[in-house]
Amino acid sequence: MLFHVRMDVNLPPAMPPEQAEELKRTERELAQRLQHEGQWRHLWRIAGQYANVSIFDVESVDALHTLLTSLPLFPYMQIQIMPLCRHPSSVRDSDA
Ligand SMILES: O=C(O)CC1=CCC(=O)O1
Repeated sequence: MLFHVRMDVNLPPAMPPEQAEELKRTERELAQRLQHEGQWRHLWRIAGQYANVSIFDVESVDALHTLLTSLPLFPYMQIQIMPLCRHPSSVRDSDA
């Protein structure tokens, strides 16, 4: 199942910089592992914002929930999810 996910990150201004850097480092490691594994298909920065749009390819809504809640930055993100299905006019298959 494909999902379009928008994540807006809001770290508390009072968070110590070392804690913020550690969260970002562990988030990056996990995000890159999930991209290599194929579950995190796209990861794009929204220009000018501390936010991203991503495409996830996971087994189920429960799997997406488990993945998103495992992200180190999860407690500091607003997340919007759009489930995707094939458009009848699309010339691509869902693996493209
Ligand atoms: O910087 C972000 O948008 C949050 C994030 C998601 C994956 C990652 O490495 O950082």
